[in-house]
Amino acid sequence: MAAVPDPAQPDLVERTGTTPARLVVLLSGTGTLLQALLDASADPAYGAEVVAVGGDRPGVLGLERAAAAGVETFVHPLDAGADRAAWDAALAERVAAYAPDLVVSAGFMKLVGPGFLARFGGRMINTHPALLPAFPGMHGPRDALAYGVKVAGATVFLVDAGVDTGVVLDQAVVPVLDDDTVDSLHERIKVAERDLLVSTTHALVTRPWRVVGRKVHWDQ
Ligand SMILES: Nc1nc2c(c(=O)[nH]1)N[C@@H](CN(C=O)c1ccc(C(=O)N[C@@H](CCC(=O)O)C(=O)O)cc1)CN2
Ligand SMILES: NCC(=O)N[C@@H]1O[C@H](COP(=O)([O-])[O-])[C@@H](O)[C@H]1O
Repeated sequence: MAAVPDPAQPDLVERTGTTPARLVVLLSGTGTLLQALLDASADPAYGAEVVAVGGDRPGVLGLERAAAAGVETFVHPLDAGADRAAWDAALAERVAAYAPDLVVSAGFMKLVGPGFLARFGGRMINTHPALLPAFPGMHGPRDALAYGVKVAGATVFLVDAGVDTGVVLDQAVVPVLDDDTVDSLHERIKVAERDLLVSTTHALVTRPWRVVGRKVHWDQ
C-alpha cells in the first residue's frame, strides 16, 4: 500500500493506492488459498483484485486456477546451482511489473531475500499453517502433531528476512483431534486459514494500520 507521509505518524499505512488494491499472489501448489482470494474479490466491496499469480514451478493447480479466472500468470523457477540473489532480484522485477499494492505468499515454498524485501518489505504477507512462533518452516502441521499440541492453527504475518519471524497480523485456532493425521489436521487448518487470509487481506487494503515494534495496530 502507498504510505501517507505523515511526519507525526511515521508508521501509519493508509490505503491511498489503486482501488481496488492490486494483489500479486505467489504460490507453489494447489492454490486453494488463491481460490479463496479470487472468490472474495469477485465482490467489489472486498477492495482488492488479484492482478497476477506467480509460481516457482510450472504446471501446478494454483496456476491453472489463476488462468481459469483470467488472471495473468508467470513461472519463476530456481534452477539447481542458480545464483540465489539473482533469482531473488529477478523475482522482484517480475512482481513489480504488475505494480502490486500487496504481495501475498499463499503456499509459496521459497524464501525471499534482501533484493525482494527491499522492494516489497512491509507489503508482503505470508500465511503459515501453524500458530507462530511455534512450528515455523515447511512442515507446520506435521511438527505440531508430533509435538502433541491440543490446538493448532494458522498465522498471517508480514514477511521479513527470517523464516516465519515477521510481525503477526492475525491468527486462527483449530482443535487437534486424537485421531488426526498430518493430512486431516492440515485440511482443518486450511479451512480456517482461507477465511483468515481473506479477512486479513481485506483489512490491510481497507483500513489504516501501523506496526509498532512487533505489534500491528488497526486504527479504525
Ligand atoms: N524471507 C522469507 N520468505 C518467505 C517466508 C518468510 O517468512 N520469510 N515465508 C515463506 C513460506 N514458508 C513458510 O511459511 C517457507 C517457504 C520455504 C521455506 C524453505 O526452506 N524453502 C526452500 C526450498 C524448498 C523447496 O523448494 O522445496 C528454499 O527456499 O530454499 C521455508 C519456509 C514465503 N517466503
Ligand atoms: N510454509 C509454507 C506453507 O506451509 N504453506 C502452506 O501450504 C498450504 C498451501 O495450500 P494451497 O496450495 O491449497 O493454497 C497452506 O496451508 C499454506 O499455509
